[in-house]
Amino acid sequence: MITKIKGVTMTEKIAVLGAGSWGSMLAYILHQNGNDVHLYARNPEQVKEFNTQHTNSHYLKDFTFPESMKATDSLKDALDGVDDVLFIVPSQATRSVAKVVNQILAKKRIKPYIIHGSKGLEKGTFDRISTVLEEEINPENRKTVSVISGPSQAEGVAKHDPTLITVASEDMRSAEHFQKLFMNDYFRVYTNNDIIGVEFGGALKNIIALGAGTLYGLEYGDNAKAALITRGVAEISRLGVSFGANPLTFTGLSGMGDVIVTATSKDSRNWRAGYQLGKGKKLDEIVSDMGMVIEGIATSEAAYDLAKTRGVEMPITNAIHSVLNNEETVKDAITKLMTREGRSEIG
Ligand SMILES: NC(=O)C1=CN([C@@H]2O[C@H](COP(=O)(O)OP(=O)(O)OC[C@H]3O[C@@H](n4cnc5c(N)ncnc54)[C@H](OP(=O)(O)O)[C@@H]3O)[C@@H](O)[C@H]2O)C=CC1
Ligand SMILES: O=C(CO)COP(=O)(O)O
Repeated sequence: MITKIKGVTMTEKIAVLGAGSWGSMLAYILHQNGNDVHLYARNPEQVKEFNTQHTNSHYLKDFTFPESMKATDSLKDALDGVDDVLFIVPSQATRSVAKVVNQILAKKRIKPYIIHGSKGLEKGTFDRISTVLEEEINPENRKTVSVISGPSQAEGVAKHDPTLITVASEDMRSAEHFQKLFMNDYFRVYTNNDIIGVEFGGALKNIIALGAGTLYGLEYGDNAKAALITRGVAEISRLGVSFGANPLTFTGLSGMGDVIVTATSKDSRNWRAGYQLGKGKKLDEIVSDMGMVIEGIATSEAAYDLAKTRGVEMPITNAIHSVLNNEETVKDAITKLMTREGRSEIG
């Protein structure tokens, strides 16, 4: 039973596209808040398990969903009469899903609000995910595009660990709309109009989390972890600010907050991948054994290229990128970082 919060009275029809750990958990929150949730998974076996056993065992261990929650493997059915669409597939898959959604929305003649919770940059285009959605879903088939992002491991939310998160949109009324839909007594939602900063923070922290796990696997200590987190946020904000983001966003939930959780939590897929890398496991084996998206890998490619194109200094991202690509060892990368020319901390 959740305690209702003042001003939170909305109930809507919402399609949640993607039933991985985060998609199914966000769908659960929306369902608990009294909304009519249409959860879409492309795998019929997963849908059958969800609808009969009320579990999503591959993605969320030891969690049982309410019997009243249902999933579907029909994207068309999931989008039937919806007020809102939440995209929550891996960043690199968003464009292909959005293309199909655009066609379905056009036929249905509905115009929902769009939101996503994916944390990555698209390889090749370097696009933020809201840009991908704006490009692929025609304005006549949608309202605004927003993002939900912040320190929120699905496993923690499943235990109702008090979780604080941000919804960002250029249109504050859209951000407030989603704030009302998601907020409850264990999931507190803030708004922000800096969608650029919020998306860059969420995407790029995954690279830092990979680095933090690697350091832990190699038995580096807390000083190294604090250094990585702090200077990681500095370079994330440098890139974001070059695109017009508000520097303060990077001190908030979707910036420092999300770096802290993913660079320290053993629930994080990125941290766990880094840890295994530090222990000497090969990256392709890590990816296939994880069976869940490790966003930092693809995003490190995009961020590396983007920083180069943009002329923004991102030494930690570059170091992690070169380790992931077997261009240097972690120890060599650290030596290189530590022996860079001295400089001023700020600016
Ligand atoms: N897990 C978490 O705690 C959090 C994750 N996020 C972000 O949320 C996003 C999703 O992450 P998460 O839920 O962890 O990922 P998972 O790997 O757990 O799940 C991904 C889901 O997307 C589906 N999917 C993948 N490709 C496609 C496609 N082409 N078409 C349709 N469905 C597809 C998968 O389906 P299938 O099983 O069929 O492959 C699966 O249901 C990521 O960007 C992540 O950074 C954000 C906050 C917290
Ligand atoms: O973004 C997350 C928590 O805020 C989840 O991170 P992982 O994908 O590394 O598990």
